[in-house]
Amino acid sequence: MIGQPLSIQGLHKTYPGNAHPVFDGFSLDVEAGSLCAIVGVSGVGKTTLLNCVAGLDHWEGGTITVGGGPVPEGAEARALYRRRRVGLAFQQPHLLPEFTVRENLRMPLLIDGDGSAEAETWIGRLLATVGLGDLGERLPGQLSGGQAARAGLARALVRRPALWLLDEPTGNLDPATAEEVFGFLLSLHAELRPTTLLVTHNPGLAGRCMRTVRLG
Ligand SMILES: Nc1ncnc2c1ncn2[C@@H]1O[C@H](COP(=O)(O)OP(=O)(O)OP(=O)(O)O)[C@@H](O)[C@H]1O
Repeated sequence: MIGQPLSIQGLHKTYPGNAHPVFDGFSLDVEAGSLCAIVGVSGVGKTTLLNCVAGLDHWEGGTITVGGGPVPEGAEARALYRRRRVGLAFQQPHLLPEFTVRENLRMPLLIDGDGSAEAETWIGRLLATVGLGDLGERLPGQLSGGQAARAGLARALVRRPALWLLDEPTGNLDPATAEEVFGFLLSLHAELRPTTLLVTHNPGLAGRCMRTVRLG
């Protein structure tokens, strides 16, 4: 298992200029390797929570720790934290359009200096797990929405991060395709067991996670 425990204690977060805090002493503990759905009405703070855990946003009070260590301060340390510990995926997969699917997965590893044969084998395994074993040489523009979403999920795991932060990764898909992509998401999670926060507005999908946390 690559997941590590996530602990959020007494989080206080108010956006500059806003009268009301998004979080006013929010706490959450997530076990290593858990798949935790984050639900709640629009504007309650789901994306803000993910952004704080990813070190993409700042907060005024409270602590967020991963594997016992705090999310670091400072832009450089946070960038390194994201590279080493966090896999992010969004509603739009944001694949690099001029590179093939396989190259999109290879890129983060090459940036880390890993162009090894093992890395290629690993990429092949990940692609197979999300049902893209035969589509690695395609460009993102040649994929369906569901296939692109699956590639985005796999790319977010290629560095084997401790945390997998997913912000409505099936949000722009039709229900049947969302269901299919969620099946692959479950396969990836079962294989690697990253500690996962999955923001979703889909109660059916949330119900199939190991745990649901409702904000608000
Ligand atoms: N950069 C920002 N500056 C000021 N306020 C913000 C900013 N980003 C978000 N907010 C506010 O913070 C609150 C939480 O926003 P957030 O995007 O986290 O909600 P959410 O639960 O993810 O919503 P949705 O389900 O619509 O995506 C909202 O009231 C929003 O208007």
